[in-house]
Amino acid sequence: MEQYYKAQKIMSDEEWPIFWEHLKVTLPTTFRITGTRSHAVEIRDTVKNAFVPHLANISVDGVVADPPRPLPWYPDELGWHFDVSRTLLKKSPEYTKFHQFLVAETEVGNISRQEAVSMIPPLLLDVQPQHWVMDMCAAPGSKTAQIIEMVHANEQYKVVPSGLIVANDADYRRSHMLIHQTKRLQSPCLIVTNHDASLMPSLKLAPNKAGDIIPFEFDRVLADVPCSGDATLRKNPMIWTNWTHGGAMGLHHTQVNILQRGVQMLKVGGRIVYSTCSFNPMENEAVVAEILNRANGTLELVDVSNELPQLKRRPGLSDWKVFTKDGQIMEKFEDIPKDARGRFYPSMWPPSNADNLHLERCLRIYPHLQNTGGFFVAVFKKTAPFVVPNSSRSVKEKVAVQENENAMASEGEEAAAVAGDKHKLDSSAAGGQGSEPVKRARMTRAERFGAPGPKEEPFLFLDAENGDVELFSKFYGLDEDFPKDQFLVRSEGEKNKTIYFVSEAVKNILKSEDIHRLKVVNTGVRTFIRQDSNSPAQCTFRIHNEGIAMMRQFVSDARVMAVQLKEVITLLQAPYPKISEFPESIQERLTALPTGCCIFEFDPELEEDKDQPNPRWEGQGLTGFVKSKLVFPVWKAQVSFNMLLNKQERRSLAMRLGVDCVDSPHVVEGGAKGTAAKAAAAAATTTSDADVDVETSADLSADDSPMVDRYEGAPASGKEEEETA
Ligand SMILES: C[S@@+](CC[C@H](N)C(=O)[O-])C[C@H]1O[C@@H](n2cnc3c(N)ncnc32)[C@H](O)[C@@H]1O
Repeated sequence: MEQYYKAQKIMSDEEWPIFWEHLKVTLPTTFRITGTRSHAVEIRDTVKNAFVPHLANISVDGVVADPPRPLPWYPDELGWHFDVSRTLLKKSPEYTKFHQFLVAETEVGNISRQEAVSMIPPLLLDVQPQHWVMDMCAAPGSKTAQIIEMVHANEQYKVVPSGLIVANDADYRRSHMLIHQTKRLQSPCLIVTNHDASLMPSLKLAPNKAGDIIPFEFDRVLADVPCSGDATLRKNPMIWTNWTHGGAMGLHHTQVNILQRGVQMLKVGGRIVYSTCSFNPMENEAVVAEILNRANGTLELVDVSNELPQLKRRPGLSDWKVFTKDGQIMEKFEDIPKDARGRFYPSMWPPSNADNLHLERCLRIYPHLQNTGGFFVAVFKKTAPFVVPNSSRSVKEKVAVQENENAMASEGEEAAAVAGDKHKLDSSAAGGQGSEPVKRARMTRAERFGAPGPKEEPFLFLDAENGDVELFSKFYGLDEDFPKDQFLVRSEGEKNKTIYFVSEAVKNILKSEDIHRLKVVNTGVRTFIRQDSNSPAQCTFRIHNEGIAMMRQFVSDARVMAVQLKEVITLLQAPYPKISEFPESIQERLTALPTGCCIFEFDPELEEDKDQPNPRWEGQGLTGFVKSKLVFPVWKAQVSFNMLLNKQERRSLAMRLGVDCVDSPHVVEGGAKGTAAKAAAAAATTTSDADVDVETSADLSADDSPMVDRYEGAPASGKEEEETA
């Protein structure tokens, strides 16, 4: 590896030793504060004000650790890093406390552990809330999460963003990781798909409300392609023993094809970001140069030297070498004997016009520049429609491509498929020296991307005049101009059970006449759930916590209870508090509420005790509680109340408020239903059975099992969703 990269001259001889030393050292811990703007700022300020001042000058065994610091190039101090040993984390009570905070916030999705360099591509994508964005190789979804946050960045009241995010991954199982990662962001603008990105289908969309047919094209495309991953050495030390240069050779072709499809799907004027976590020019500049030449002047590399100015980077290369399997440098494709060309493409060599392509505009991030992992990023702008490549290739090259067509099914493609999942990268997958002889048969799709998922249930839109839509619209007082025709269900049962909401753009895609070509594995925010209960509620639909932040903006105040902190605490600490258990000041209003689902809203600005110390930060010198509003659904039964939150959501809320909570008895581990759940509910409550609406509680038991549970084994389908609900 050392010889190979020295020969590639990826940096000067003077710089090499420090680069090489950095590769051997474990990465610092980095994290990103996630979520909507106001919420993220609250968490950031907690890190800054409640923890960092206590972490300065801490030393263990004579070593002083630097306190956590914001990544200088990450906007608004929402990306952080710190570099302390495990010993220090264990021995310093201050760091132990900080570590516990990070773990707890990560569990509820407020903080995301993400490698610093992996945060760069979405930042350079420059996503605006109105943009349609395609994330071609998206799993496990850390960059998708960043993109979703950008589309929702405006937090405009009563506005569903017009932006769209299509998050795709070829591997069905990994596409479910995406669902898990993005679920907490509750975006009605997201579609998760499962395709080989190089074969992403075109669609003819349904007309929008203005009657226009918008083409299935994107303002922004991210191609964070499968790669050999050798720039992740600091995180994946097994690469030291498994690395061969053959891994990159096998990926080049796939990477070019994915990037080309991305450019085709990009609007003229739009931006596409290509990225890898590899140092190898075969996967980086060679791919970039090939696509620029195929685009024949319709695509250009953007000079981003003024963007993220604090980020240290090195320019892309304009010259590199291609090695044979046994380490010989080949000057040109034609020098390779015909029968040995299987794994080579002419596009792997620097093109004759390399000096004119501005490859120096690519970003090479090396570990020693700012103590991170390595990364490669190229940012393109499409300046004119892209004509498919054959015409832009030389005859010689076309012949070579023809020759390679069958051979590419062998070792190269095999490596490409396996290295798609870097965790599986091994020497045989990389197809390099010392590897097992590789199969020459063409790989099936299942071999490349894992078993395909089951056929998805259709997405069935409900009319605005549908009886159920009318029922919950009236009950919750939905705004007149709320788009009531954007609710959907996933199964044709007698009764609608789970109702999802999607944005207009998502609807136009799902209503395309050729939607059967797009394999959608997930979309929509769970908004309403049928609630068959024995209490005489006027509406059989309750609001799901997943959709509450959005729906709160559109429902009338009649079903919203403004509450103080102590009332939230009552709900957290008593399983089914009766009206008499709440403070007297609120009892009259609680009695007046009709039975069924309502929304409780806690506004810290209106809190009577807002300046008292938050018990959560005891000893950290921080006063005040949460800074952003809290909204959550509550069921009013005949005599008692019940927060409609699952165990994790309850705990997260209690943690933010700095109080203890009891786990809601209605959430039964393993999704048990019926008698067992009722028994558990009854056993957990301190009030007598007669006082508790156990039926209601038990019925709520299983629907909160997250969709990702299916990823563990059972397939996702509307049918199962219905059974679970
Ligand atoms: C580098 S990872 C993507 C990481 C992701 N962007 C993130 O930030 O979390 C590459 C992904 O590409 C997927 N993949 C491999 N070949 C693909 C193809 N032909 N089309 C789409 N996805 C592919 C792999 O399953 C893998 O999840």
